[in-house]
Amino acid sequence: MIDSARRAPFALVVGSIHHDRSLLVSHLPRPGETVIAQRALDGLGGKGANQAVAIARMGVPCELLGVVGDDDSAGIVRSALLAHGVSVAQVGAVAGRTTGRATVVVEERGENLIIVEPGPVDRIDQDMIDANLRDRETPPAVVVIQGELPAPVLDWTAESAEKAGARFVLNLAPVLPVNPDTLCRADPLVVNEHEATQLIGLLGGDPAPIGGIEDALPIARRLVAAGVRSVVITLGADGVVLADRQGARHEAAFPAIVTDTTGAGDCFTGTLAAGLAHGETLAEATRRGLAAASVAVGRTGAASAFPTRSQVDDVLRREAASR
Ligand SMILES: Nc1ncnc2c1ncn2[C@@H]1O[C@H](COP(=O)(O)OP(=O)(O)OP(=O)(O)O)[C@@H](O)[C@H]1O
Repeated sequence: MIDSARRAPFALVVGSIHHDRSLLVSHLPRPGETVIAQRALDGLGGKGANQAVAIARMGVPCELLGVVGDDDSAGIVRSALLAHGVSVAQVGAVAGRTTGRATVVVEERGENLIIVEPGPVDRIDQDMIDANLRDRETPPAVVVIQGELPAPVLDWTAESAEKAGARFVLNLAPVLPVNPDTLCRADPLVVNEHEATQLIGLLGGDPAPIGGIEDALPIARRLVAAGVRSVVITLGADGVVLADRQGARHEAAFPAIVTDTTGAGDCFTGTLAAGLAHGETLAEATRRGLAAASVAVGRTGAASAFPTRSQVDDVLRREAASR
């Protein structure tokens, strides 16, 4: 097991960077239906960018490795990342390409629908990953990646992170057909209930939809039995199920008055990764992630809604006092 507590708490996120367009609607459109937006907002997005912001908010120095185009959006997302305290030294600009974009449709009850135009992520190559991990004097304590990049990038990153001695956090969202070794290197693998179901299907199991905590527990155990070091399945308002070789258990969500759940998963994963970089156990880092996500869902927006370390500490203190 890698001792991330002895390393400088520095995190590297390899991930997507988008210029998002969020549209607030009364209800999500059905196929063929036109819905008029009540409000439109432009801002930073992409699972990589969001998780990097969540980490930086926890006071953990964070570098983002990713690509943007050479359009106006590139400057906008770089400035937004810098404003959130994320290092963009490893963000490459690809000439003649547009920056990734996501159209996020959010309905009043908090459900959302997202369509991603990925941008030049096909230009991330193995040399970029190796230069940032294997050839580096001080490797990061934690490396985080998500499924918005091509599957080979996830495989190179997992292998390179292991060689560098960094803890590898894999948020397989969306699910991609990665190398089985990549899944086994994840510590933890973080997926939501839809992704967990899909993953079980990819591994040859019965992809029956998860209907809550009781369904998620055996699936998490099954992923650990398949060789994944640890697994966290997020269950929205039901919190998470977490599993490792010691067993599987449920952790409830912190109470929240929901305004907008966009980015809740990114807030959870980034905050969890920051906790691990600080040397917390998976259980401690998971509780920190749950506390952070409960704050984020009570606010509008994604990265801009993520709480700071002291706000999360307050939620954890209040919860401990109420027990
Ligand atoms: N209604 C809620 N109340 C409290 N916490 C919530 C609520 N909804 C989500 N969360 C928190 O956010 C975490 C992630 O939510 P969820 O499982 O919906 O992730 P996700 O599907 O990846 O979300 P998204 O794609 O919207 O970012 C949950 O594990 C929980 O901690």
